[in-house]
Amino acid sequence: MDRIRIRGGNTLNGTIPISGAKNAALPLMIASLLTDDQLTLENVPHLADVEQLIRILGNHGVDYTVAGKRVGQNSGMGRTIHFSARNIVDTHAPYELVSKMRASFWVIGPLLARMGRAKVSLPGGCAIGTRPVDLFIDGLRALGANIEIEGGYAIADAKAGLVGTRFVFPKVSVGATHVLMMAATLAKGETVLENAAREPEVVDLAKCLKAMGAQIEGAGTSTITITGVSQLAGARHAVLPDRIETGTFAMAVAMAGGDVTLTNTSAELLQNAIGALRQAGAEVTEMPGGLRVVRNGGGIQPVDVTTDPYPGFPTDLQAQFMGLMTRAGGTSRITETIFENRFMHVQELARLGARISLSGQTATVEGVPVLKGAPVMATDLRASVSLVIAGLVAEGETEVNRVYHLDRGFERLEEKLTACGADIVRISA
Ligand SMILES: CC(=O)N[C@H]1[C@@H](OP(=O)(O)OP(=O)(O)OC[C@H]2O[C@@H](n3ccc(=O)[nH]c3=O)[C@H](O)[C@@H]2O)O[C@H](CO)[C@@H](O)[C@@H]1O
Ligand SMILES: C=C(OP(=O)(O)O)C(=O)O
Repeated sequence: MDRIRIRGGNTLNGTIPISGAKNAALPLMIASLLTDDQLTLENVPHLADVEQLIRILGNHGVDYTVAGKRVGQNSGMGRTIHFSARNIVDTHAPYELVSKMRASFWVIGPLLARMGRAKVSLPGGCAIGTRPVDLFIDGLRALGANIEIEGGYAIADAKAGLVGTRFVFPKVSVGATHVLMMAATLAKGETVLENAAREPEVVDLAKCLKAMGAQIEGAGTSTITITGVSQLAGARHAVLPDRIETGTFAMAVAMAGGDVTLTNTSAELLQNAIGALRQAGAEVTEMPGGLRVVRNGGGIQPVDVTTDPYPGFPTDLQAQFMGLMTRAGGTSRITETIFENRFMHVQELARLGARISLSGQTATVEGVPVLKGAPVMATDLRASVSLVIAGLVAEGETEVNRVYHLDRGFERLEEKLTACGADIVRISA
């Protein structure tokens, strides 16, 4: 198993190009199941989750060709991949494939809408809570599907086709919004989704579906209206920049100090987190196509944050912000409201000397003047990168084990940080 070794103490200076968003690329790739035409996605990041989803889609009969590869760290956009689901050969998504990744469960929506049936294993993904699928099931049933949960599978059919409905999400869910929006594009009549997720990735998916011929209004607000059409066509769409990767590097600079410009991205996607970073003492300048983050001297100020659905502070940046707060000149409180078990990084940060106590869903972080390098273990995707952020300032050597978690969602992390002066290497097993 690969490890990452960091020698702390270097500031970060330079430019980091941001990749396409994992959490946008995955639903966009799944949307290829909705049409027998070609869907071309640009700016697709090279990540373990993307490769795994390619395998899952391949199992259903989706062909793909990679048309353009990103070469070298500062070259423009990521890969262009053509997906073609001309022949769906199998509507069964088996446990061995789906259990590795949460988003793979989302194939259930397009398969039901286009094929009238699906048998999909209950999903995996980051171990950050129980992560049930009740909202997907209730929503798809509201669209007219029959669904049984049996032997670890959701077995669904809608032989007469899905039918438009009004569905009110009892809780905001990004994944269930993606799935119901995709399913409703081919349902008969109008579907209204209330209390829908407003995440930029939902807007990106809606943009692509509209380019494919779907009729969708209101994506990005809590009410999305979809008028079903009889079929969708191919399209070309560029994956949204990764706002979580952007926020992660911004926090890394705030932690290590220095002056870094993040390109191929947009500050608009993470206003709340940028506000928190400014309060923490980083200078963040928004610019066309990116942002510049500077912290030259001056300490890190303690800032309280509470995670919330978009446009609130993203749960996917909670661990990284906690990493930053371990070195603040005072005490901060970090409250997690989305996932009930997303504090696995606390005990690993403690190995580096962080002082964090947990009470319910709130972590109290007492900033310390010095962190000291130690071996630590990555427990999930964002937790692992919080350890990297802490390692950038820890005295001596920090070794992050189980970096396969990182590879799920960060493209060439060590290369991007090395280019800005960090002392970080991957040690391949
Ligand atoms: C691949 C992807 O895009 N993953 C993101 C997506 O995950 P994901 O789509 O899985 O997250 P959701 O928005 O669905 O989850 C939000 C909350 O709703 C709950 N819930 C969800 C579905 C359901 O049927 N029942 C239910 O109770 C979840 O357990 C959680 O407590 O949004 C999360 C919240 O921004 C992010 O942290 C993940 O990075
Ligand atoms: C939790 C995440 O991913 P997933 O939903 O795929 O587990 C994440 O991207 O931080």
